[in-house]
Amino acid sequence: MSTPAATDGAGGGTGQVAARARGLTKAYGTGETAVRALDAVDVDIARGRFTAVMGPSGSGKSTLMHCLAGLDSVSAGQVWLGDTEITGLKDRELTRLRRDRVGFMFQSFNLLPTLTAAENITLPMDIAGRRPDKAWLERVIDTLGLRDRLTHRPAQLSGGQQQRVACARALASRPELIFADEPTGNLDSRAGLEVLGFLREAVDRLDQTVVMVTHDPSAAAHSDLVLFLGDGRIVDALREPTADRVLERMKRFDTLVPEAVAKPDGEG
Ligand SMILES: Nc1ncnc2c1ncn2[C@@H]1O[C@H](COP(=O)(O)OP(=O)(O)OP(=O)(O)O)[C@@H](O)[C@H]1O
Repeated sequence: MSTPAATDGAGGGTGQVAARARGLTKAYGTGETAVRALDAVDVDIARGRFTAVMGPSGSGKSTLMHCLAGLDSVSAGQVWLGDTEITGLKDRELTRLRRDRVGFMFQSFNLLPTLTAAENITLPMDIAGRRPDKAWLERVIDTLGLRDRLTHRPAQLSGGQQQRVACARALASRPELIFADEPTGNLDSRAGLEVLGFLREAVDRLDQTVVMVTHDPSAAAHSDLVLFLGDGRIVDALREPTADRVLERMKRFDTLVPEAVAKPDGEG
């Protein structure tokens, strides 16, 4: 299924595409043990929107994110970040592109314990030898409510605050696209809600583009569009999601599994 970008519906997106894939296929291994993690996926990620990716375990969510972010090579098909085709780029070009144009947030915050919050936020830019845009950085810090935590080290911050620092770090270079892999996975529900609220604000107030992989229907409900993956394909999309509608859609995957198991000869 080809998914139109979330260019209509709620919010004020520009209608442009931040990332795009055509015929994106990723296989692991060869012969009988080969796994087709992604099977000819066509997808458009709308700029200035919050897109969630859901699906059963093993459906290809992380693989899709890694291929779109240039963290993993593809077996076939093409991927673009903005107007740049990233499939076919050399490793060094890809590293630079990721560094300059993509932000990442992971379940584990990956903050350096010896650095302050402020130092952690600007670390990727410091490594790249880039000067942060000061006005932008101030805005990110205020939007995320980190102003009075800047001199604290990670151990002096709560889990939610640490994830907010990780969020600010992803936003600091004003990337074209932010990929978040289960960003609330290690947080209690209140801190998780807070981080989702900040990602939402990053899209609404700072005009950022976010793609988030999640297992949690109420987390997905903060997005503008949920893409559902099943067996390496995009099998459905839900605009302006609510947790209930996402949950309903996810339940249909559960009912499909016993059916497949009930057909040992592999038909259907
Ligand atoms: N490095 C690898 N080598 C072999 N198979 C892999 C590798 N990475 C992923 N796979 C397989 O590809 C398929 C998709 O994996 P992926 O991690 O993208 O799924 P996912 O939807 O993110 O799963 P989960 O929700 O459990 O994290 C799975 O069948 C997985 O076993």
